[in-house]
Amino acid sequence: GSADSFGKQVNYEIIGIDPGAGIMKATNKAIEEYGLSDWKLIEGSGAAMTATLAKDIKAKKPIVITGWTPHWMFSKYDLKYLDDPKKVYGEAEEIHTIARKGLEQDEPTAYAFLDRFEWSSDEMGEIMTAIQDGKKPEEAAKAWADSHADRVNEWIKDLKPVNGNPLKLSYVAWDSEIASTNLLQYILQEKLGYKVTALQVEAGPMWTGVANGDVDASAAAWLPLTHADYLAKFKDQIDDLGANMTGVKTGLVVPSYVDVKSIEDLKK
Ligand SMILES: C[SH](C)CC(=O)O
Repeated sequence: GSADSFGKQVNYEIIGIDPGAGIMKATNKAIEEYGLSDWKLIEGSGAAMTATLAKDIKAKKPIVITGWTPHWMFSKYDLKYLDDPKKVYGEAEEIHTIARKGLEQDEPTAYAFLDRFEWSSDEMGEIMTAIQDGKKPEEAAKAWADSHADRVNEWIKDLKPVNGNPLKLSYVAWDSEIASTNLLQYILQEKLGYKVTALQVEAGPMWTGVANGDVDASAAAWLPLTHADYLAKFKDQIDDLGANMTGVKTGLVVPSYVDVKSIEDLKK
């Protein structure tokens, strides 16, 4: 008989990540808007998703995941985004840095640095790849900062270091934000004199912590679309310091050996 449809081959499962991630809400919307009524979105984590991806690619098995750029998986594997003609995953997204109200007055040095911080997906990719190659995140961040002193100096030029002031960052365990948060922690500590605590939390608490002032800042806000709901809820309770990275993207991703081109093809 005819080969099983792609959906049947993957048991109609899209391998997702942590339930609070914006990409999960977008994927539930895609399931609805593209009429993928047979499909289920599997919740888990970034780490579980990449482990399943590795296993299935090793076995050359079909799989579809919630994916995003920048991510080390695109340099490790031959992957492609499924076309999204209904633009459910938006256009070009950005990763923003958000800060609690009052941080500018309380910690002008940290605020100015966080406001200036902006880098490229290639630069982030160097840290993500080093972590994938076995470096601890804090080691990979230190190595990157030490070998990119020019970039670090742009961000800290003329700023007055402090003497051990406490500072709290929050982030979600997405490989991209593990990289950026460890870099921010390294620079804030080693160059600007802060005592930094980096809290790894779910996406919701990442936003609520900054909004209620328990956390000073986060570099993990994906906007304008991915975290639109969180921003709508907290926009008057946070300072949006703008993009720390532009041209990022989320969507459904398959290994290139999967003969599917668009999200619409999942309906078959
Ligand atoms: C998975 S992306 C890093 C962020 C998000 O989906 O909330």
